[in-house]
Amino acid sequence: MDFTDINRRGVVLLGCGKMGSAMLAGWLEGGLAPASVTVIDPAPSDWLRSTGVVLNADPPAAPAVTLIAVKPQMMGEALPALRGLSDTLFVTVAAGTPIAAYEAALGEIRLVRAMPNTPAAVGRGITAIVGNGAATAADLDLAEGFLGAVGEVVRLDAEAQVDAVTGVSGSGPAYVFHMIETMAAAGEAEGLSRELALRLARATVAGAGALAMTGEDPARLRENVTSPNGTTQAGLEVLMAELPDLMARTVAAAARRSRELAG
Ligand SMILES: NC(=O)C1=CN([C@@H]2O[C@H](COP(=O)(O)OP(=O)(O)OC[C@H]3O[C@@H](n4cnc5c(N)ncnc54)[C@H](OP(=O)(O)O)[C@@H]3O)[C@@H](O)[C@H]2O)C=CC1
Ligand SMILES: O=C(O)[C@@H]1CCC=N1
Repeated sequence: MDFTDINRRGVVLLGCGKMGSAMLAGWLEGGLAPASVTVIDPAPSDWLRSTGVVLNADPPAAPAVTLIAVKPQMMGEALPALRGLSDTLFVTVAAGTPIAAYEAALGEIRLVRAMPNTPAAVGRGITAIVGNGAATAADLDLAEGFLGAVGEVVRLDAEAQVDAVTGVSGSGPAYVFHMIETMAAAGEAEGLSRELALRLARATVAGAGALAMTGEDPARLRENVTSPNGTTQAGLEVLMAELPDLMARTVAAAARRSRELAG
């Protein structure tokens, strides 16, 4: 991503907690100039203070991108701070909050609704995007380039898909982290030290993830581990009796909550 124009016009970031920080870390690493970023957040973290971004000052009138990363529950209180901005592309990462809510609060805006995830902090996120009626092809290209600086970007056909995306990839890192936690606990229960079990679980998930990213069918990759009547088969017989239904209910619950947050 070439940040030249963005660095010249500036970026405004409304809310810089876990997700905002994850993305900002990736952008700063990729060449976004700290002095071009104005962050509006009531309690900036020590990390944020250390970056050199501009904190809680009046934002530039026409920043290239205005990123909204507050909780959906705070949206009504937070959005008025952006009312003075013009000629900016709004990008929101909030779960639930529909495009119509931003249009109602901010008027005629160009908006991209995005659903990222926290691996953006290490440049390995995936973000799904969809534009509002006023967003142009150039706006979507800008959003894709900007968000693509911290991982992959996929474009959605319709806003209605965001709830399912949130259930799979927005919330998904937490499912995987919980799998690491539970694999490590199981290893400990089998007699390993906590440190060794965690090291094994972490590296196994990271290595399997890297292998999955080769594009090989995950079912084939699973079969490659599974010797007939071997250890993996014994383990999978337990896991596969439970996981498909459990994962379906997990993703459905997250997607349902996303729809609820829309109000
Ligand atoms: N965390 C994740 O993995 C993902 C989160 N998201 C979305 O990102 C958004 C932020 O989530 P997350 O980063 O986890 O939440 P956080 O609570 O960590 O971050 C929100 C930030 O906004 C600040 N804030 C609160 N009120 C205001 C206000 N009026 N004006 C400006 N800033 C304000 C909060 O400050 P304070 O803490 O002091 O209240 C906090 O620093 C949410 O909408 C969420 O749905 C999307 C994808 C993934
Ligand atoms: O838990 C949440 O609501 C946010 C949205 C996706 C990930 N975290």
